[in-house]
Amino acid sequence: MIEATELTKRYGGRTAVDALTFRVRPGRVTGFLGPNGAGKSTTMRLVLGLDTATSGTATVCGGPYRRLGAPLRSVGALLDAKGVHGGRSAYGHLAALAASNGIPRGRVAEVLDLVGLPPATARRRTKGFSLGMGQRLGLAAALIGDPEVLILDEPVNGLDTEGIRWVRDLMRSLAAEGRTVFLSSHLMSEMELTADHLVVIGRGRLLADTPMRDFLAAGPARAGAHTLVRTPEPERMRELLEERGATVRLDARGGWRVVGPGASAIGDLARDHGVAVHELTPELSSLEEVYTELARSSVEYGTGGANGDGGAASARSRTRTRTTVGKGHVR
Ligand SMILES: Nc1ncnc2c1ncn2[C@@H]1O[C@H](COP(=O)(O)OP(=O)(O)OP(=O)(O)O)[C@@H](O)[C@H]1O
Repeated sequence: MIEATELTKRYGGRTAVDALTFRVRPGRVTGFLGPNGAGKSTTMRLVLGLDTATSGTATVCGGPYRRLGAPLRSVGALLDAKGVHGGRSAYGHLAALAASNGIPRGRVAEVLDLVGLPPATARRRTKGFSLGMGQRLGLAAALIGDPEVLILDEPVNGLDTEGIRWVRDLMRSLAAEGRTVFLSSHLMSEMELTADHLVVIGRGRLLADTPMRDFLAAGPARAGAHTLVRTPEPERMRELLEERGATVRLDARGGWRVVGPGASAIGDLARDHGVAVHELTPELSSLEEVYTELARSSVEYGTGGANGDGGAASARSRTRTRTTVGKGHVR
């Protein structure tokens, strides 16, 4: 479990993390979303004790990271895959980590195998590693202590399609084992497939803390939720729908993409007017569509924060932001 309570970090006049309160629970993958500069890396660094909070607290496995007895055995992190001494081999890097954390040396070969770094590659200096290889080494380092909690900043950065799918399966299996998995990514389609739960921030402030399913279902109509309608009488159907205020567009796959009435209302309408319907499919918004809409509206309504004004705009915007609702909802 990771817990942030009123976590705040200011750098001079800039508020990077603004009174963030959320919990990342075990047994599921929690995605951490936010635009560039939203404060994701800073939050992760605060949780990992790599930076000190201005106010508020961050705990992991029940206490502050710095108080963990054998940190790598409790928490595995990947923040910057390039943070490895280039003159060392991958094997040497992992062996040093193991030795300094009381982890048996045999675990090095295990994690190298787990992340798909062959022994010959592992003996080479990391200086010549590709981004993807460096990323696999970073994941090996995060996993070496068989930790209960994983904190990963952009773990699929630089990986090819096969690598991305591999990280997805790995994250899901680690969560299924009951571990806490917290990861950030800008790849929305990938996050949609990987995460069960989302924590979304904007300008350092919490925008949503909600199951993925609910986040997608709560997407406003203009974020992409629609019903796909196929009928042998398209013009008649369109007429009926538009008379009732629906927005009707041609879908790229053929048929009408209808925004407004839901599938059951469209079905009833067709029946009442004797129009045949061959397909009626409600389609949820994609994560990218809902997220983009949320980010847009949060800017419109102002979440304030990381703007270099010492948080004054943040304080102002708090009074302007739409009604915020409790945990488990989109704010
Ligand atoms: N050490 C620092 N000194 C000063 N400002 C910082 C420092 N670290 C982060 N910031 C600022 O804090 C804000 C949040 O940055 P952070 O890197 O946490 O965002 P992020 O959400 O991880 O962004 P990205 O998606 O681009 O990685 C930014 O405005 C950034 O410039």
